[in-house]
Amino acid sequence: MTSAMPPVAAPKIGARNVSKHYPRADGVMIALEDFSLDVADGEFVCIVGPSGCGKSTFLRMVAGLESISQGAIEIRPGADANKPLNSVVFQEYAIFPWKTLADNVAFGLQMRGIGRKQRLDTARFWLDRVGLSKFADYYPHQISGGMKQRVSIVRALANDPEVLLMDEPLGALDAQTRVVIQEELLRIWEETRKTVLYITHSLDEAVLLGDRVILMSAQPGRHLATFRIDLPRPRSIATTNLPAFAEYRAAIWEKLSAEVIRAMEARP
Ligand SMILES: Nc1ncnc2c1ncn2[C@@H]1O[C@H](COP(=O)(O)OP(=O)(O)OP(=O)(O)O)[C@@H](O)[C@H]1O
Repeated sequence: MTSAMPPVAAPKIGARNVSKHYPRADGVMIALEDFSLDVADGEFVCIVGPSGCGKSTFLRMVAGLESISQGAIEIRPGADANKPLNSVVFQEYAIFPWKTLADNVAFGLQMRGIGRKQRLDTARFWLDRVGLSKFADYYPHQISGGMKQRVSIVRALANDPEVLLMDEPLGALDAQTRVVIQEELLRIWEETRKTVLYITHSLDEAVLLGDRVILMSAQPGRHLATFRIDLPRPRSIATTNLPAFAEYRAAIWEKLSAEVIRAMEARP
């Protein structure tokens, strides 16, 4: 474990001394304070922290969906200027109910002016990666929550963004579906080596997926600790049986639980 984060050479995501202030009737609420994070190209970084510590706020700022009060965040562009800098997957399935699954997955490509045949081929490729090619012509109301979230994930990947930003993407799913999609994510990440920033409440998920786990403090969110997860890859659900997995989880929980208790005690 390290408490200071060593700089990453030429980071794909670079966040420097970022703060976020929200106006309140009685003054200003500091959601995030002086938070810095470098994510290397091809790295999978998970962020965990007590509820309300500013994880989603930070991810939304990286995505450009939220203004930055202080500091700066940069996503380094790649060689192909046509590629989007980021795609975001939220907990809520953000798919269009009036479009088929294939058209949902192809939507970002359509927005970029890619021809129908090419975008539908790409959509079918990605639906196949998550076992949904049979359902390409279905509409979202005809499929389960787990299938909808798979569609959201592959829709983001079909855009081939420079970085993939995921905010508790499996949080609404039942435990078994969650495990299945975790394994799919691991497999897809092995193949694509995308740069991923991933927010989760689940320590198991963070340790299973991440190259690094960043622990944030209770509000105002600050960097509390970084855990480098040196578990062998490729990983699968069997990785959770390794003694080292339990050791990582226990070490993170020891720090996180102290922070959760501190946050609870600070509330009125
Ligand atoms: N648009 C907003 N206006 C005012 N306050 C906000 C806004 N968005 C978030 N906040 C506040 O900022 C703080 C951080 O919220 P955020 O959703 O980023 O936390 P989080 O760590 O993602 O929480 P959780 O784990 O519960 O999802 C919270 O106190 C929240 O109430």
